[in-house]
Amino acid sequence: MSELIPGLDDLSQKGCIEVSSGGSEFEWMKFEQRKLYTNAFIVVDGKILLGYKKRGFGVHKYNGFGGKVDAGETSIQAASRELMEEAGIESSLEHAGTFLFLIAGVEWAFHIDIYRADSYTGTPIETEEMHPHWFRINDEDHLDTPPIPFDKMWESDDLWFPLLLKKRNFIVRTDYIREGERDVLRKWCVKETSFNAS
Ligand SMILES: Nc1nc2c([nH]c(=O)n2[C@H]2C[C@H](O)[C@@H](COP(=O)(O)OP(=O)(O)OP(=O)(O)O)O2)c(=O)[nH]1
Repeated sequence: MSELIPGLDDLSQKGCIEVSSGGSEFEWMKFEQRKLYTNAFIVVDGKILLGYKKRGFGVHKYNGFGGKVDAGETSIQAASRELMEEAGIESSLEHAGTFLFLIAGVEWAFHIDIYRADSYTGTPIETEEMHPHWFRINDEDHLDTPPIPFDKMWESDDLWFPLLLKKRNFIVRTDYIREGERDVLRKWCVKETSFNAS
């Protein structure tokens, strides 16, 4: 039985398989409040849609589409709204994972619901916040499409992307510190919560 990740529901961790962890020499960071966020990934025909963030938090990184859950909204409503606002598309989203993200200097924890979908309607468009691009998810197909740019994403994303792409559900916690201009991963744990591959 692996260590329980503080800040994430204990019950959802029962019977989970730990996929990756690190930074055991450090304590998990303390936090007083959490804010709810979403992040949505579209994976169709061997390609994933990511947005290049043009401004704000995580600027110049590639990511799914998402942001804060507004008052009065459910998480999935927020995820659908953000997908439309940031990429101009609609999709039927499924919950994929729960992610607790901390970064030194921000006093709240980001509680991020991660969604995925294998279809969408509309045409992805560049918006004020994001520029959408497709990436291939393996090296067998679509060699004319670039591979997922992990070197331009949050450092820990390559730890849980394989689960997202295999349609396995997961929980993640990552604690980052800031070193100058860089966000550096200090402690993390990734667990798979579902074992029924579809
Ligand atoms: N892939 C990935 N995404 C992350 C990490 N950490 C993190 O906050 N995110 C996501 C969650 C959100 O989708 C987004 C942060 O929200 P945001 O900065 O775009 O939200 P915002 O305040 O601009 O909100 P909004 O105006 O769009 O509502 O970044 C991470 O380590 N990896």
